Amino acid sequence: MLPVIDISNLSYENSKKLVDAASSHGFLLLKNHSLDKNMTIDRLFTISKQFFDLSLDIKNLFPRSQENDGYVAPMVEDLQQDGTGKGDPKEAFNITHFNLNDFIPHQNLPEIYEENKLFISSCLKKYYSILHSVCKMLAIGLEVKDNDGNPNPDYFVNAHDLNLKTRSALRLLHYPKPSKEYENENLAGAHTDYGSLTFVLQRPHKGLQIFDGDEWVNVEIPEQDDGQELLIVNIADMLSFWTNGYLKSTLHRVRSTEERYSVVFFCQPADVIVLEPVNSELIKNYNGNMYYLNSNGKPLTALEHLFIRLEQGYNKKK
Ligand SMILES: O=C(O)CCC(=O)C(=O)O
Ligand SMILES: [Fe+2]
Repeated sequence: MLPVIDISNLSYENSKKLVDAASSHGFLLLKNHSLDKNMTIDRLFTISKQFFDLSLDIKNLFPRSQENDGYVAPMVEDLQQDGTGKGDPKEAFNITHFNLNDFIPHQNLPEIYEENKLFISSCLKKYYSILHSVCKMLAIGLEVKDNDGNPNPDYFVNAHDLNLKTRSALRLLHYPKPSKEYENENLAGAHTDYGSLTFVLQRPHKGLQIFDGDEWVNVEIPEQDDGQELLIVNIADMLSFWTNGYLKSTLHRVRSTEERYSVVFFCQPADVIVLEPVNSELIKNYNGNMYYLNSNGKPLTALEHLFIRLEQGYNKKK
């Protein structure tokens, strides 16, 4: 089972535990986050189902734009990173244009999301507070320093500065019950995520699988005595670049024999952030080779990497 980390405890010891989990598995489970099961998580899934229950014609009135917002119909996206995929049979709705002052989405939204705009905004705000806590713990656990050699626990928080343009996205996903021939196929192809961190909630609590280096293992979510729902979090590519591969952006996929819904929040640093290794003794002494350069010989920016990966996911079949 994946390590469970309490994110209300920002001590050095607990931050180290989080870093160890992020470095060995790339996936972990968070407890004591601010997403309440009954009031928030269940409601997100209810709204999501109401949207996906609409006809394809209506959903297609909000097609995904170049800016990555809107509806993605089944088989349009192909997450399988090694190029062997046939397209993912899932459908999705991306909410990406929100203002980081009030977290209100500013994009053309179907009625059901429009009606719940303030609720969605409150969820986005909560996701950002969780993101900032995890960012802080990672910088504490990695002992990131500023240029003068002083501890810089806000390094990753600042990279997600609320005043800079970003592309973080709340993604509602629906995996229709697969036909017989898809029961042992990927419903979301094997891939790593593009941003900094990803938070995942799923109904039922299964279907997500991660590659542990040898085999595919199910992400199990243990029930909690106090009724809270653990939040899955995974390290995505950019944190791996920032740490020269010390934090693992782990391959994962979705397989299921039944209908499935997930709610995924993809965190992106600000567009302009440069993805080069952070100032940390641990990272300097780590013999990775994870970050790469653009055609001008410079480390990639967050925006460049995101657009390279989105292009791969949507424009494979040519
Ligand atoms: O549906 C899920 O649980 C995860 C999907 C996923 O990995 C993704 O969209 O990047
Ligand atoms: Fe993913």
